[in-house]
Amino acid sequence: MILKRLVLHNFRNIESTEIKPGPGFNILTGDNGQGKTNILESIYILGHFKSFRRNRNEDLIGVTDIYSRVSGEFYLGGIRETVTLKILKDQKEILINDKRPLQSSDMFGRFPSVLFSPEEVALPRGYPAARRALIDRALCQTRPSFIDLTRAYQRCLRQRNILLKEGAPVRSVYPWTEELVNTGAMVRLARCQYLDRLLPLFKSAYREICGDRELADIIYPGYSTTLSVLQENLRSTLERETSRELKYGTTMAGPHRDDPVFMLDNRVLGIYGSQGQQRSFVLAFKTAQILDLEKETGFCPLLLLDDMTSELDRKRQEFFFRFLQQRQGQVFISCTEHSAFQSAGFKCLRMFRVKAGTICDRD
Ligand SMILES: Nc1ncnc2c1ncn2[C@@H]1O[C@H](COP(=O)(O)OP(=O)(O)OP(=O)(O)O)[C@@H](O)[C@H]1O
Repeated sequence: MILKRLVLHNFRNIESTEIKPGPGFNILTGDNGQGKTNILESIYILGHFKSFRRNRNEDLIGVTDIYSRVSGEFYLGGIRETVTLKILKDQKEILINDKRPLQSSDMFGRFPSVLFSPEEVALPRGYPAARRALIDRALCQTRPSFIDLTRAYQRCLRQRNILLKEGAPVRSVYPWTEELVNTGAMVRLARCQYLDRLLPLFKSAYREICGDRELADIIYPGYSTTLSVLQENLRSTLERETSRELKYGTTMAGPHRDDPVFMLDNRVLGIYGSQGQQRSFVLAFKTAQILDLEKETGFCPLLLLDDMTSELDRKRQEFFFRFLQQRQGQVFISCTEHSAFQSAGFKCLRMFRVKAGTICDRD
């Protein structure tokens, strides 16, 4: 899949621009704070319908208008598809091929992209929510219905929490508990099934990056790929937590509180791992995600690499660039120094210069 045209209006510091990327490596260079990440973010939004940064619509809107607009023109096997997002303060209007999408499957997984950003390098050490999001965002690219499932779960969780907070009698909480058990177990099942598919690719990518020395793994708490087992587990945990739930007025267990643990040689990476090992871990995850998407969709996703040169040492960069060259997909890289890419001998290299929100071809 190739993004042939990107049009932005009032998107963060980019007033108005049109970019025609090349089919291979597109390098965005410029000083700090000029708008390079903003461009990668806009491409990411075309496929994920939300940002990878703090997710408030108003942050995405620049100062010259009350809304921003991001449009992309994609080609896959000669077929043209368009997607446009008009971002207002309290809503996003989405058009795919000039029509409003009716369901998640019309949107998600259609223009897939995989991002590697400096923020993600801190994931192994960060909050569980960020690790869950890493898995969920990857998962919904190949299984759009997962979005509907998590929404149903969140709706149920909200209702149940309202009742618990009000101190409602157990019998009125009960129907929501059953609903939570069913949808919660399905969310866990989808995550476990995804990890089942991803982990062999991930482990072998990690070995390739670091040599055969270390064994990387992701342990999902209460892992199972049997729905009834997951339902039973969640039901009995909630039963055990009843008194604490009544005391604190909130749901104490479920996929919204799970902590997927990133492990290296049977130790918790976030505690014991070096910076380099944590970077390799995230890099291996992304590599596996790309391979999985390729297998599931039949084409290479767009790859968005934000300021990667600052995060990866030469050895890891070389691994990843070699891997990307083999994919023959479209790649967008933001960096402050373009010379490294010129000398790397990439095929299909296109350079852009970004300065104060304006973008032009670099000669
Ligand atoms: N809603 C907004 N309206 C106007 N300008 C914004 C908005 N949000 C961010 N900016 C501006 O965008 C710029 C940051 O852009 P971006 O994050 O893309 O920088 P960058 O070129 O990737 O820099 P770095 O190399 O430091 O990562 C800043 O100047 C910031 O003030």
